[in-house]
This record gives sequence, C-alpha cells and structure tokens, in this order.
Amino acid sequence: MTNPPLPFPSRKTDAHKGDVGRVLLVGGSRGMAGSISLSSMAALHTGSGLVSAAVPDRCLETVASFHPCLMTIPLADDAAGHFASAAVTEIAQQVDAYDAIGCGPGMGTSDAAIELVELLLQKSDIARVLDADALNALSKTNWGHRQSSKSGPLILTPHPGELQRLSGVRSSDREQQIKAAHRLAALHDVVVVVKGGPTVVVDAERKWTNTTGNPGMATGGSGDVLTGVVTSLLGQGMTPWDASRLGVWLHGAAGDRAAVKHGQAGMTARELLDEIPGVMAAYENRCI
Ligand SMILES: NC(=O)C1=CN([C@@H]2O[C@H](COP(=O)(O)OP(=O)(O)OC[C@H]3O[C@@H](n4cnc5c(N)ncnc54)[C@H](O)[C@@H]3O)[C@@H](O)[C@H]2O)[C@@H](O)CC1
Ligand SMILES: Nc1ncnc2c1ncn2[C@@H]1O[C@H](COP(=O)(O)OP(=O)(O)O)[C@@H](O)[C@H]1O
Ligand SMILES: [Mg+2]
Repeated sequence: MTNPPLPFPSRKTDAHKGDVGRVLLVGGSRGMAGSISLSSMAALHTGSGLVSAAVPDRCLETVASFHPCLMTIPLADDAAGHFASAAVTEIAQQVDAYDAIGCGPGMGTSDAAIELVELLLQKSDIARVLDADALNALSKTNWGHRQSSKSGPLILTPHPGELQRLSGVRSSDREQQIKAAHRLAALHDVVVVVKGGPTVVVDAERKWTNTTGNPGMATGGSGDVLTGVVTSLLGQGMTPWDASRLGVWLHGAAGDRAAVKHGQAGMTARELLDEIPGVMAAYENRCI
C-alpha cells in the first residue's frame, strides 16, 4: 500500500476530547437512517472527540442505536420523516458550537433541506463538508452560477452523478467533469472531491489523484463513510485541502483492507468503516 500523502493528526499527551474536534453530522431520513449513522461512526473512528448527529425526530432512535458514543439531536420533521422547515431555525442556534459540520447523506432535497444548505453556506467561519443530498439541494439553487465568493473552509464530495447535477457535465465524461470541478472550486474558493476509481481532489489550481481504493467500494454507504472521515479530519484542524487528500487516502486504504478480508463482492461499507482504526493505527506516531 502507498503511504498517506501527509501524516495523521497527532495528540498531545494531555489531550482531552474537546481538543480533538467536536463535529456535527446533519442528514438522514426515515428509510435512510443508516447513511448518516455511517458518517457519524466514521467520524468517531477517525478520531473526533465528540460526534453529534442532527437527524429528523422520527429516525433519532434508529440512529442513536447504532453506536453508544454518538450523541443525537432531534430536529423537526414531516410525516414522511424528512426535515421540516422548523429544523432550520433549530439547527441555526446550534451550529456555532462545532469545529466541523458534514451535511447531506440520506437527507432528501425538500425545501427545508435546501434552506439548511443555504444556512450552512453562509457559515463561512465553520469548516463544512457537503455531500449527497446537500449537493443535490445545491443543484436546485443557482449556486454554480452565482457571483464568485469566498466560502471559507468548504469541501464538496460529489460522485459523478451528483457532479453532473451540479455542473451539467455528463457523469461519463471524466475529463470534463474534473474541469468543471476546477471551475466550481475557483468560483467559490472550495475544494471538490471528485469521487470514483480513482478519486481526484481539486481546488482552483491543484489536482491530486488518490492511490488507494478498489471496486469493492462500489456499494451503498461507502461515500457516507467518506463524509464522516473528512469531516472528522477538518474538525481536528486540518485545512480542506489536506483533510480531503488524507481522508480520501484513508478511506481507500480501509476499503483495500476490507477487500482483502471479505472480498470485493462480500465487503460492505460497514466492513470498510471497521478497517479505519487499523489503517490509522499502522501510521500512528510514524513519520512519513
Ligand atoms: N444506508 C443508507 O441509508 C444509504 C443512503 N444513501 C443515500 O441515498 C441518497 C441517494 O444517493 P445515491 O448516490 O444512491 O443516488 P444518486 O441518484 O445520487 O446516484 C446514483 C446515480 O448517480 C450516478 N453515479 C453514481 N456514481 C457514479 C459513478 N461512479 N460513475 C458514474 N455515474 C455514477 C449513476 O447515474 C447512478 O445511478 C443519498 O441521500 C445518499 O446519501 C446512499 O448513500 C446509500 C446508502
Ligand atoms: N471502482 C471504485 N474504485 C475505487 N473507489 C470506488 C469505486 N467505486 C466507488 N468507490 C468509492 O466509493 C465511494 C462511493 O461514494 P458514493 O457513490 O457517494 O456512495 P454512497 O452514496 O452509496 O455512500 C466513493 O468514495 C468512491 O470513490
Ligand atoms: Mg453518496
């Protein structure tokens, strides 16, 4: 396996949970409680000191039951178990308490979801990751065509289908998709993680190609795990560029270990998640 592109964050001897990142994952819905749970568990296993999941009230118990170390925040929802508009006011009062926020897995693209994403876009002093339905919600606005802006620390993690919705460039045209990602990165000063085999990370000028990962990761939930990994690294103080590269490398390396143990067909995102600590342990306190 190749070495990581940069070292993992180290801990001071007297570190406490408040020092190593307080992160929030926002998303989920009735029927997609697993997605935001995978993201939240990935953040826990990547080293965040405190992880909370803000989810529609109707799926709180399901999400909470996945991991005892996870805290959960119930937000207003509709009868179908999607965020209702009151959820936006509720979460607005809480977001400033976090070092990093990841949003989107399993969330749906209701009007409330769109408002929630607009709220997070305005929070330019908080490190944020937008994935899945947060990106689909963004596609329903004119964000990709707005005046250029400084977004603050912000990472987008689209798969080719999501990038097609965001940019209009077909998911089958990898080269043009990467150009479109550069354009979005330049327009709003963000980092874009163009997922796939291999994943490519871009900002306005730079491009980095990952060396880990395998087709066994083509299984529902793999990307949700990546959201939690990258959010966790951001919350531990890494820049968006470094958190994206290291997170993508770690995620792929965990996928490679899962494939060795379970086979590409047999592994699921759950097994990938379980391999994150082993990869990190192999590099703990090691100079690269
Ligand atoms: N356990 C769960 O609750 C899960 C929930 N999920 C959620 O389900 C919702 C829908 O997400 P999906 O990603 O499934 O649906 P999408 O409709 O966003 O993506 C699927 C489509 O995107 C295109 N696409 C995706 N990857 C591609 C690639 N590598 N190359 C070319 N085209 C590609 C394909 O056209 C594919 O049919 C999201 O909210 C997501 O977070 C998924 O993450 C799966 C697991
Ligand atoms: N063939 C592949 N090779 C390497 N990585 C892959 C491959 N297929 C999928 N992946 C990785 O798996 C993840 C899939 O993300 P995504 O499509 O968002 O899944 P989901 O939404 O189901 O969680 C991405 O990180 C992607 O890079
Ligand atoms: Mg996804």
